[in-house]
Amino acid sequence: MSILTRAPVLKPFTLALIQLGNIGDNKAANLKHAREMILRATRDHPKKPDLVVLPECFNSPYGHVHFPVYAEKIGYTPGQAYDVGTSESESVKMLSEVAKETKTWLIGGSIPERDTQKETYYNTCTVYNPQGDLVALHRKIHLFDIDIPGKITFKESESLTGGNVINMFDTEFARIGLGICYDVRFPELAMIAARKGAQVLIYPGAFNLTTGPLHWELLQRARANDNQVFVSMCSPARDLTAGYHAWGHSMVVNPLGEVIAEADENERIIYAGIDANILEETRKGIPVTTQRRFDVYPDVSAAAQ
Ligand SMILES: O=C(O)CCC(=O)C(=O)O
Repeated sequence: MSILTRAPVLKPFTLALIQLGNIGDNKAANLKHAREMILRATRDHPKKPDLVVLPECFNSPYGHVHFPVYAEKIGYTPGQAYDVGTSESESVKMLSEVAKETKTWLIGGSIPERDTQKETYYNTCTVYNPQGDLVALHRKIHLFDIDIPGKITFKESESLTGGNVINMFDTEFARIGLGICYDVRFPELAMIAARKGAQVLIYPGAFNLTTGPLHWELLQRARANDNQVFVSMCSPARDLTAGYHAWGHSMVVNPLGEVIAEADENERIIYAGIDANILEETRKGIPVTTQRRFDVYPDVSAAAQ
């Protein structure tokens, strides 16, 4: 867990999701396009967003064969200062610079990360404050290994290792819990982050044309309703010429479980006003957060200590 202090009070803020298109095999072009879209997201809205989010795997094609090829060494240690200036990661440098330039919090989707000491690879999300500091890093915990015959077989564990830390970070407007894509299927992760004070859970993701229509919205609404928090997933745009066909439909769900913003499948920037009152009213009206019977399920309680 990366923070232990009392959560900041949730304040209203504007969230922008960039459903990035044109993610091809040229990493420099992917980074350039992502940067342009971040600039656009922060300029093209009457209310400048406070937090901008990119999708999963925004700098490389999605697939286990691509991860080692595109992986970058980041070398971040939680709780220790990180010097972006000497970083070996070109993606970290770009994200840091654009966060600073736009003076905006930025969740940099995810990129393949190489750990040179262990020779392992991770699917990694990095987070920047408006000064451009790298302030949090989440390695996808649950790897996307599925096999639905005739539909989709995917095995991230062929090249990736799963992370083993639940990560959150604090801004001046919220405590934000992090996950990546398949992580959303595991209610334990969301529950623990929410019980640790996260009011907003954000998952860069890239569901597909089989599980997207089935579960993309359902899972976000379920996690939001279970925990009475805001939940958001940011996808790449759908590209039927790519090896992996993303579902799109980047989305924001409120603590009542209502979808308050949704993209279609094309490249889009969507915005949502995060209304702090809704969280309070939901928890007051349906007070499950204070009605839990941890005396009956003490193991669950212990997990979130
Ligand atoms: O859970 C799913 O159906 C899709 C997950 C996924 O695409 C991922 O983890 O990258």
